[in-house]
Amino acid sequence: MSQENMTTSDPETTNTESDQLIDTDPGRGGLDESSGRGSVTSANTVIEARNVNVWYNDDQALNDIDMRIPKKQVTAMIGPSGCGKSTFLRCINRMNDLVDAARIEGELLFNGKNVYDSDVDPVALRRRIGMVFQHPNPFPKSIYDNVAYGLRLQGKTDNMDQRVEDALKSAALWDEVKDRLDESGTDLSGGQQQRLCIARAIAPDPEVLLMDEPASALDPVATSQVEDLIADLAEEYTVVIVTHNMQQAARISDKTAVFLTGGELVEFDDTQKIFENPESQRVEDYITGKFG
Ligand SMILES: Nc1ncnc2c1ncn2[C@@H]1O[C@H](COP(=O)(O)OP(=O)(O)OP(=O)(O)O)[C@@H](O)[C@H]1O
Repeated sequence: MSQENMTTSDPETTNTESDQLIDTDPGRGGLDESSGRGSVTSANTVIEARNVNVWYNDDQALNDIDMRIPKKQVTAMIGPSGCGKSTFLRCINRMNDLVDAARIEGELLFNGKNVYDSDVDPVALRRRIGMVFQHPNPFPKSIYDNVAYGLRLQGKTDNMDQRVEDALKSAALWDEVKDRLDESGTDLSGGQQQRLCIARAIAPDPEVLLMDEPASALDPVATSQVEDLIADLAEEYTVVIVTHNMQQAARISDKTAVFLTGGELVEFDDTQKIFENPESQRVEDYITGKFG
């Protein structure tokens, strides 16, 4: 199965075990403004990478990544093709476990707990850290069942109609589909399919949503709808988005991480600072289109 065909509610990546594997103690206190922390305090950190290195066989894809991702904000990851953005995203909910060639060293903490600890169930983790892919990939099922599927697998069958409605409303899709919930999800437009995938990802009530170029396959109108939705989602969820589109990162994110060739995180800071006054000359050159 390709990675693009997997979501948190995919039958092959979901089970019914407890979600309680991840504790909620963020641990350490104090403000740290070193580059990977972008003035994110430990108190509002949800995800923290510490010295994360990733290889695919002998090729290094990420080089010593330190980064703190803040709660209920949109964090964008930008950088030229092949610099490791998607790899980093997929490490956060252990999607890279499914790639035989991938090997990770370092720590990736979710609410203070290393997601690579042996007692962490990756399937339960993926319910807490949902994922949306570049190409909309609804199941060949009804709109209703696309959203209900993961809930049923978790045994959350009470108030199902309400749960489905709530998820579709949160994904800004309810008004367009409320009279056709029995129709196939694959019959929706591309933009609607992507919002359906977002509804499916948020139905199990995750804390974090990872989005890998969620609008790059959509037309401008659908892109704008998904961008608006992402801003709304950040009121409830922590959103981490990979995008090739720098204008999009500037429009929708609070924090921006710039990865450059060699799998290096060169700068991480408030989005406005990155785009208006970056510290690094390499970042400025990238932002201003001198390479990329
Ligand atoms: N499954 C894989 N097997 C082997 N190498 C991989 C695999 N996935 C990614 N890589 C390699 O790891 C490096 C980083 O890839 P990654 O997809 O994370 O970069 P990216 O910044 O997201 O790129 P893009 O913007 O083009 O999607 C690249 O050299 C890529 O070829």
